[in-house]
Amino acid sequence: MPFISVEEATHKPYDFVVIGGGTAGLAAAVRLSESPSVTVLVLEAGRANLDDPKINIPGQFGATLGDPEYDWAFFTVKQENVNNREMIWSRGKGLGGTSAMNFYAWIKPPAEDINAFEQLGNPGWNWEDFKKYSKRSETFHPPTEEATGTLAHTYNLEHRGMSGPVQVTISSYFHTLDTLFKETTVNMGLNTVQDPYGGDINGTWIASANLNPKDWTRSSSANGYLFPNIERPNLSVLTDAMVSRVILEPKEGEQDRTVSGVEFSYKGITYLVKVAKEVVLSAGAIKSPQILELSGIGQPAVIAALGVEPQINLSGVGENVQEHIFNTLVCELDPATPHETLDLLLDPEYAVKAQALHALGQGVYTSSLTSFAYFPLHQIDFKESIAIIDKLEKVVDAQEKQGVLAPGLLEQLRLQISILRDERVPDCEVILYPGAFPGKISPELGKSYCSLGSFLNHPISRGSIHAQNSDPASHPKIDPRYFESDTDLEILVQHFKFTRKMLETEPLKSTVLCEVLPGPKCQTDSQIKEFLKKDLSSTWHTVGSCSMLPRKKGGVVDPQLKVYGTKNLRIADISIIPLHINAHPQTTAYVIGEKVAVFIKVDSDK
Ligand SMILES: Cc1cc2nc3c(=O)[nH]c(=O)nc-3n(C[C@H](O)[C@H](O)[C@H](O)COP(=O)(O)OP(=O)(O)OC[C@H]3O[C@@H](n4cnc5c(N)ncnc54)[C@H](O)[C@@H]3O)c2cc1C
Repeated sequence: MPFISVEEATHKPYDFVVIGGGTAGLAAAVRLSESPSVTVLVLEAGRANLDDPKINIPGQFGATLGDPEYDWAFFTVKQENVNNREMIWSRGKGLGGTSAMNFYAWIKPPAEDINAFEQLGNPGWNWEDFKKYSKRSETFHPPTEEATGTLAHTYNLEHRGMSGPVQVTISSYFHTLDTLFKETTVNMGLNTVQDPYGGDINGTWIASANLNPKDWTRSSSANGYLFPNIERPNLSVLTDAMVSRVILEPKEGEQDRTVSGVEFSYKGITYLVKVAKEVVLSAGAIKSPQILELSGIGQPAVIAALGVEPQINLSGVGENVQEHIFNTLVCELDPATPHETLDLLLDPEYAVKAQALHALGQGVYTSSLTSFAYFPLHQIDFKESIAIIDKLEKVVDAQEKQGVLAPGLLEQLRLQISILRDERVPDCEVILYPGAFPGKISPELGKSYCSLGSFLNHPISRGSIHAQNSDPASHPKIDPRYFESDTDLEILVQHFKFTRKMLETEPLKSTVLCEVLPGPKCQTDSQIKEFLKKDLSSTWHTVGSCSMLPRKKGGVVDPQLKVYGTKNLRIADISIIPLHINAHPQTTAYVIGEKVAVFIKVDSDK
């Protein structure tokens, strides 16, 4: 009987309280409740959003973006290196969290990016371990013969989970542009990857999606993990419950502190739920640091400025923020070579027909994003890439001499430089969106477009996220400090040039009528830089704000995800990722949720 009233949520202590019913949070809660002898309560600030077609029907990318019923719609502070823009950071609100709003790309990171976690001081966080937990979270449904006939999709079942909660498959609907993308990227020298789920994603390949092939609907943490276990008597969920802070027991000597309860508001009234064993904070990379600070955990000066009494001094809370960013190139397609793109959904008649087809498991409403390519920076322009990396290394050397880098950052940057120098490890990502990417241009009815996104996935710039007042409902101050490091902009310029070259390469070339964004007038490096700043978007993949690192190196949690200085507070969301990964992060969020439950079980069995 998981959906409970606020009275039921507060009348007794729970063994485990999970703050945030999102991607990692629900994975953790459901795994913890596998043991019938413990009680688990999930507090989620948003609504339940059950069976909502706006969430569950694919093909309508971005349908919930900016809608306060589904989206926290955070904003950054003005970004001085990006024309002073205040940029929107969407995040899912409601059960499922961001897994209920994302764009379905089911991607596992390159092995080297996960091994980097271990190299930074986190024993046990390596690719072999990641693979095990990631398999546990998915059920892969191999594509139908029809799908493999349309676009060759190869896979290796050894690397796929076959009985996990999230349903994963290859979309049955392929866009004709997908074939052109694949052939064009191969013609530009990229590898064809046979299986991108075994730790090597370097090349061009077809991605799986978190789609349930039974009815071609979204598979999220809500309908994957939670709903099938909805009848568990020991698992309770309260929605519309906005957590403000955790309550720490008074300090006793030098001992680590115990969390005794969680404070939250429900319909304007403040409540407290008592905790018997542990709290798992899974409010996402933007709200988790805010909740820590409102609880008195973080930098004493930041906390005192909120009017809150500092309790645990942790300099890393809200620091080391890293964000994926991207630019989009949009072109209009030649009507002589017709493609059924997502732009057709602008026509209400077409959209109605597509809905009817979805009910039959066909048409664009069954589609996901399919075409992905990852490659090292060297592959764009060897000489330029070496120049960019050498320049970065000189800057880092100077910063080391001046002693201006935050604790632990030097080690991260040295590792990033070695990854950039490694000719096997991909740094860049390009994807195809079969249509005008939402919000980028005003598409004209009757025309078809193709968008190519260039992603910067190993950013050098570091930002911060901090509470700005004592109101838990107000958004924290988000400052990613985009392009604080010139390297990020320089890499994106190279990346843009590579992506643009795709339009000059067959077979894509023959189907492109003209470039719409940025258009032919944008040619010189300085014009390209201006375009990149104007067009830049967040990819909504923030990490690092509660980094898993040694405490002296700015760490907030240890390798078992326990917050330093506490006995029973862990964090399970992507805020703990210490160094960004070259992959869309939902698979990693699930791994984090799976792992925290195991850490807790192991500790309770001691
Ligand atoms: C538009 C968009 C598209 C994306 N597309 C992809 C994609 O295609 N593939 C991919 O891999 N990744 C994608 N991502 C990113 C990915 O989905 C997320 O990184 C991942 O789901 C984050 O998981 P999480 O557990 O860290 O946080 P979340 O899933 O965001 O969970 C946090 C939860 O905590 C709740 N919460 C927050 N504050 C409180 C509070 N005070 N009290 C109670 N509850 C609270 C939130 O409502 C939410 O439910 C996308 C993200 C966005 C925004």
